[in-house]
Amino acid sequence: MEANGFKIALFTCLVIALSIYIPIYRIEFHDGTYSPVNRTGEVRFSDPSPFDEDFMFTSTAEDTDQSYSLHYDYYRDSCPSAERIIGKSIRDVYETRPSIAPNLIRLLFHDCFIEGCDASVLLDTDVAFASEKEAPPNLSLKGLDVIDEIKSELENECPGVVSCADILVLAARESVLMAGGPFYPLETGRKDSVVAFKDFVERELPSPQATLSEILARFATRGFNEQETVSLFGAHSIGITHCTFFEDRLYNFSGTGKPDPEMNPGYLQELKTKCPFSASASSPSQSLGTGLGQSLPASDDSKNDYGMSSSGGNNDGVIDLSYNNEGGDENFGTRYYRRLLQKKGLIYSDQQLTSREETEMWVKAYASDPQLFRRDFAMSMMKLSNYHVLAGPLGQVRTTCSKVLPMKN
Ligand code: HEM
Ligand SMILES: [Ca+2]
Repeated sequence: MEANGFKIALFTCLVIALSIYIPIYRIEFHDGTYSPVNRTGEVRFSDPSPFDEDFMFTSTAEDTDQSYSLHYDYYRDSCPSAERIIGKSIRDVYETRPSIAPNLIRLLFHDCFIEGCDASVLLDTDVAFASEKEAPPNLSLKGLDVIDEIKSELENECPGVVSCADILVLAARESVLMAGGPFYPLETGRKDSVVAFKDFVERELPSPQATLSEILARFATRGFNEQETVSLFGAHSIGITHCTFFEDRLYNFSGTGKPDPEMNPGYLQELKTKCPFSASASSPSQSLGTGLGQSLPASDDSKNDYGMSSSGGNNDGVIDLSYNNEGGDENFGTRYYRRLLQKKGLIYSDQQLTSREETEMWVKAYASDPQLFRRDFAMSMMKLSNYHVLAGPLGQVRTTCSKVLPMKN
C-alpha cells in the first residue's frame, strides 16, 4: 500500500511539474471527419457540441454526454503486473531488435491520429470494415508482432483485462525511453474500438509531401499547436525512411526534373548515392501528392504477417532517419532539429518546419536546448497518448488485438 501511495505521489508530482509549462488544453473532440460508425459499439445518446465542456486533456474520454476517465495505475487490482510485463517485453526485444523503438512510436502516432488512441490500427479486415493496415500509409508499419506477443502474455496472466490501446501507449512510452528520449507519466484504462477507419487513414494522415499549412491544420484539428507539433516531429530523429518517400526531392522535385533547391547540396549528393534514380522519382504523378499512397517494400526486420506485399516499392532503399548522427545524448531530438537548420531534412514535410517563422523558432529552440525539447516532447507524447480515447463502458477489451469481440446484444 505504501509503495502505491508513493507511486501515486510521484505520478502527481510529475504531472504537476510538466503541467507548469502548459495551459489546460481544450480538446476538440469532433475533428470534422467524424464517422457515422460508432467506434464504441454503444448506442450514442446524442451528438454534443465539441465546445460544450472543458476537459483536462489527460483524463477525459470520448464525446458522449457522460465522460469517463483514465486513471493512474488502472490495472493495480485487475492486473498488477501489466505495466511491468509491457515494459520488460519492450526492453528485452530492444536488446536484439532496436528498430522496435521507432516502429512502435510510429505505430502509436498512426493509431492515435486516426480517431484517437483506440488500437483501431491493429484490427484486421472484418465483414464490417476494412483494416487500417491496408491503407497505403500504413503498409510499412512494423512492430505489430511484438504488440501481439505482449497481448498473449497478458491474456495468460489476466485474461480479458488489459486493452490493446493501453498496451500500445505503454509500449511506445518504453520505446521512447529505450531510444534515449524522456519518460512521461501515463494514465491507463483505454478501451479498444470495435471498428477500423481505413478511409480516414488515407484522408487524414499527412503525406510526406505535405506543406506546413497542411501539417499544422491536421495537427490543430486534433488540438496540437505549432510548438507541440514541432516537438512531436522529434520522433523522426530515430528509425528509417524508405527512399521512395523523398526521392522526388533528389531527382524530380515538383515535376521540375531537378532536385529540391532547398536541400543542402552536399547532403543531396550523399543521398543520391544511397538512393539511386528510380522510375518512381521520374513520374510527377507518383512523386507529388500521392506521398504515402505509394506502395512500399515489406518490412525487412520484423516478423509480422500483416499482409504487406514483398516488392511493392520502386526503390526499396532505406535511409536511417538519424543519418549522420554522431551518437551521444543529443541523438534523440536535438540533432534532428540542427540538421533541419542545415537544410538536411530527409522528408519534405520535415524540412517544411523551417519554412515559416512560427515553426522555425521552435526548431531553433529545440536545436539549442535539449532539455526544452525533452520536456516538450514528453508533454506532447502524453497528449497524443490521451487523444480521443475510449474509456469506461465505451469500447471493449479485445482478447486478440487484431479482432473485435463479438458484440453483446
Ligand atoms: C506530417 C507528419 C508526418 C509524416 C508525413 C511522417 C512520415 C513518415 C515517413 C514517410 C516515414 C518513413 C516510413 C518508412 O519508410 O517506412 C516515417 C517514419 C517514422 N515516423 Fe513519421 N511522419 C509524420 C509524423 C510523425 C510523428 C508525429 C511521429 C511520432 C510522434 C512519427 C514517428 C515516426 C517514426 C518513429 C518513424 C520511423 C519508423 C521506423 O523506423 O519504423 N512521425 N514518418
Ligand atoms: Ca485509432
